[in-house]
Amino acid sequence: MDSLLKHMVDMTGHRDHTMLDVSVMAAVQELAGASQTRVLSITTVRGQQYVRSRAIICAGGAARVEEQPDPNLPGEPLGAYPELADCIARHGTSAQAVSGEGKLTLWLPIWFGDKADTCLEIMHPTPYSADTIHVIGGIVSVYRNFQNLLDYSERDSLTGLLNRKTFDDQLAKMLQASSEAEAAAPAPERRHPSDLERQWLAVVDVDHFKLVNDKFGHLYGDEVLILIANLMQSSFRANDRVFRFGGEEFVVLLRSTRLDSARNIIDRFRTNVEAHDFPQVGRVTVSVGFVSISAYESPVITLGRADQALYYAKSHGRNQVCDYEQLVAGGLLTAVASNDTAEFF
Ligand SMILES: Nc1nc2c(ncn2[C@@H]2O[C@H](COP(=O)(O)OP(=O)(O)OP(=O)(O)O)[C@@H](O)[C@H]2O)c(=O)[nH]1
Repeated sequence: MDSLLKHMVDMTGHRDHTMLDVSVMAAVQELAGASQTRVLSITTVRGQQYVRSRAIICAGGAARVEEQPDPNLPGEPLGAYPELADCIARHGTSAQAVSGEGKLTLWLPIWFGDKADTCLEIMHPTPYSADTIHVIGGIVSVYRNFQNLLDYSERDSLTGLLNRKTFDDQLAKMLQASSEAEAAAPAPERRHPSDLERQWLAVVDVDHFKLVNDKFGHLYGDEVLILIANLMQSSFRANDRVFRFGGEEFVVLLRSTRLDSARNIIDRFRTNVEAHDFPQVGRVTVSVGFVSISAYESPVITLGRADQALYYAKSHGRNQVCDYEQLVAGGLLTAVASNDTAEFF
């Protein structure tokens, strides 16, 4: 019981999803004597469900966070886990498979309403007793409640996207990835040629949104924002991060991709919005400004540059995507000084 309490204290002391994942996994691994435990993400990309391992711990080893080997892939198709796929389809709380040698794999999806985007996977040499399942079930309930609390403080209540408060943390993570990539790149590549993979920040703003509110009312305006948030989540990859900064302004952090791909991905989202038939409102468009992220620039400068490109897009016809660096290179924008003391706003 001491051990259970110790784990509960540890789990509920975290204010970060990754640390919570690791702590829950370690608790389950120890209390259930598992041979391996993983935290899986379940994502939906263009109607298909995928499974990706977020964190793993093996018997006798340390817990570790798993990076996606190929950020362009959302993971393995859910169909590769037939018992879990069936459990998700029937909104079940657990699924298991027992191999020919009697080894057990137990899956426990974490449901929030009608959505399960996290699942614990526990492997054990033999099936569990009812008591052990009961203890694991208790841990999963605490995990679910605590994830819910974390989500509540990190998410925008209208769209469910990440809120402004979480942006600095997420940007810092991307900057770290960016500085590691820059340090690993051979010297000539550090000048950012267009074929180098970089991280990107895009600011998205709905065009003439005031007119939508004025003509159809705030409820329809809100619905447009929710639908645009959904289009963002389906247009960008699972590794990218999408935020609502408030009002009709959204920010996207795109992971490791080349300039051409970044432009294509952002433009695909823009055309997805343009092609969408918004109930009652009809056609809505967005303007986007984007810029690469560098570990050597402050977030204010990076956001300021993307904003400059956005305002260029707004003042040159809207419904378009503008690249800050291209505008500066073409003499269409004046570069913002790249140090923290630059006065931009
Ligand atoms: N329905 C709804 N409207 C919002 C929300 N937040 C901000 N707004 C409205 O968004 C509108 C933003 O208008 P403006 O900043 O003038 O810009 P715009 O009409 O989109 O024009 P451009 O950006 O220049 O294309 C204002 O009318 C705000 O009241 C919200 O949460 N829900």
